[in-house]
Amino acid sequence: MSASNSQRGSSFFKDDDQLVQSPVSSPSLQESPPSSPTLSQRLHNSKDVQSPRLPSRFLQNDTGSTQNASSQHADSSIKSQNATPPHHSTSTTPDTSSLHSSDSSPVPFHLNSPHMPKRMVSGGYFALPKQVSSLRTEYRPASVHHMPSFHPPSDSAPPSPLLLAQSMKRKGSTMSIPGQTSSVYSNPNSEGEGTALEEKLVIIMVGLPARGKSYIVNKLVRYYNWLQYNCKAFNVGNFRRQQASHQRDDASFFDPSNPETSKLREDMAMNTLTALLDWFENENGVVGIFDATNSTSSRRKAVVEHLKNVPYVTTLFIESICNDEQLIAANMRMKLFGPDYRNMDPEKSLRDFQERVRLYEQKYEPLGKFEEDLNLRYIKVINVGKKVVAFNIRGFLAGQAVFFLLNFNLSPRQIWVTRHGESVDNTLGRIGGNASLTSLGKQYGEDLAMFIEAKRAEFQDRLFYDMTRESNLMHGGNFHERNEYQPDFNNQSPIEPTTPIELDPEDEEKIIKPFSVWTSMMKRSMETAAYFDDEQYDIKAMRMLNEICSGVCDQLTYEQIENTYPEEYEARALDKLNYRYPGSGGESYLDVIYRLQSVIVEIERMKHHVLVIGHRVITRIIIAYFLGCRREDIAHLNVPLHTVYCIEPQPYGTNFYQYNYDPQTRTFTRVPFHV
Ligand SMILES: Nc1ncnc2c1ncn2[C@@H]1O[C@H](COP(=O)(O)OP(=O)(O)O)[C@@H](O)[C@H]1O
Ligand SMILES: O=P(O)(O)OC[C@H]1O[C@@](CO)(OP(=O)(O)O)[C@@H](O)[C@@H]1O
Repeated sequence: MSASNSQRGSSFFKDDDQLVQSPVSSPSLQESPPSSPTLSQRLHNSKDVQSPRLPSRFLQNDTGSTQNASSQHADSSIKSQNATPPHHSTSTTPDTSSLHSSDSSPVPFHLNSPHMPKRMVSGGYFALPKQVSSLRTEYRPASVHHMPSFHPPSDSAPPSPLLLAQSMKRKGSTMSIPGQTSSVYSNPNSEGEGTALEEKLVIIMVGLPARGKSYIVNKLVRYYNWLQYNCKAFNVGNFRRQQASHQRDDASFFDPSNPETSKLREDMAMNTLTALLDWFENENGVVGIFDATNSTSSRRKAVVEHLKNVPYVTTLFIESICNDEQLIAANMRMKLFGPDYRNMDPEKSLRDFQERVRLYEQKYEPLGKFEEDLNLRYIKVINVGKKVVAFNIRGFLAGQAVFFLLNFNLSPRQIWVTRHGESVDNTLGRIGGNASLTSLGKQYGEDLAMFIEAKRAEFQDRLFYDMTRESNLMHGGNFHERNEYQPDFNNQSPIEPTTPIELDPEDEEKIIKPFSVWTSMMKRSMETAAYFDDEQYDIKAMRMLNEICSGVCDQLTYEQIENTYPEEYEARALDKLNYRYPGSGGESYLDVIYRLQSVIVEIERMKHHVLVIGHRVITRIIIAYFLGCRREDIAHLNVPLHTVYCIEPQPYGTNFYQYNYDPQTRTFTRVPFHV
């Protein structure tokens, strides 16, 4: 990964929006040149500098209150919709003079600017969920004022963003992780008021159609939400299809030489971006992903223009590039099952989509000099991460995207998750501890090993079948062939291959895959794995997979906890996700989520199969990640003992299967997936 950092002074707006390089340095940038007025001088002379012109949604009305964002915002979007599009220079390199805003740092506002939005003055802009800590002495159950709030919990006026920007310069500002970090304030009052301003991230996708942009977006949305950052995708194609007259646009709609449809497409894109900003405003969004081709510098310039006045928003461009013709062809065929072509003639649809791509290719400008001159952050993902180029990546949230994009792949494989077999403590209803398995628990482990062996062979046959079909397709096979491989999911014995398999080494590696078995370092988990052949499986114990630590409640039953620590019992029932057990090592679900982050990323990185033999909390959190569960559901998923879950990542989503174990017949039966 190549990355380069360049420093640049931030900019200040004059009344006619002419930008001048201002001496003001934002927290992370170089000091201003000596000749320019310093920040304090500027503050002193603030009367002579016009405040930045803010989008109407941030402006106070005559009554001094901040107008309703949505109505204001609607006005501004109407204005922008009807406004003449920003002047696009005729030269190939767009005119960037109006763009040198410091997207990477907050646009400082004046203390006494008449345009200072009341909200910005009256309270912390983006309050983060307070760390709900139930230390021994007191526990404050998570309640509404602890939850992320866009508006301050108090009406008193905290320091304005400018002072905060100054203090961030002195103190600096680093990652804020829900449930893991909590900023320290000397003045206890300030905690409610000037809650540290947390960045909001707009991810802007770039790439030709069928380059996996939406696929990447869906994975990032799932990953950020699992980490408890409110993340949502805004797809321009979906926005287009919501308009009755654009549900099935053919390739001509995407012809860049057609000024009418080109303007329509630009308006649809900007309205989708406005919807993203509304979501920031009204639903306390933290990471908004703008999913479109954004395939020209002029479009990207318009996007940056649209965002440059929004406080505390940073941008990250993610471009997906693919020159693997076989993969592109496969992607295009996938599109035929999508909303634009569903139930239409495949051959005709394929030709139309190929024409659409050709039209985009005419004007496609990959990320590069234009973005680098503006110091914009970007990641180029080339051929599904075979090569990744990152430029000027800063900020915790952007770094999370890079980390994730370095570690995902498309290889078909299975991810199995189960709890350990029944333990002695399970029979006693005691939580935590480090008990061994009961005889039933051992029987489960033994039968689990045989079941997984059978499913491993079955998947291998399925892969071979699919590969054969794919190669037929690539070599003129009949696309209409629909007889998908229909495995017998309840088959207990490995299926003998029907014909001898002659594979070249590369194909063999894709089909005959290694298989990892991961356990925690607790006896009940490791004993369950004891029946797997370590010649055939890569068996590994991981402390990260240990069950949640219940601190002083360890080895108690829930009834004993309710009787001994009634407040704790009630507090946990109120908010299992944030609640942290008191006592040495006590954990919350959020603590375990962050403990499992490296495990999840490793599972995403792997191209082969894995079985995780965990615990109830571990199983819930891993399944919640792949299901994309809502925050409030994670800690309540129903994951009984002796149940195995199979997760199969797919090009357009994820397949889930559930198998229940019957100790009488010693078999596993597939049941409708339900957690
Ligand atoms: N980084 C990538 N490069 C190329 N293809 C990818 C990538 N990631 C996912 N895919 C494939 O792209 C297909 C989905 O394409 P999609 O996300 O709809 O493309 P786009 O949104 O760019 O039009 C899936 O079949 C998936 O396997
Ligand atoms: O979050 P809850 O629902 O309490 O479940 C966690 C509990 O589940 C248990 C059930 O006993 O896990 P485990 O799967 O290891 O048996 C306890 O060890 C653990 O404290």
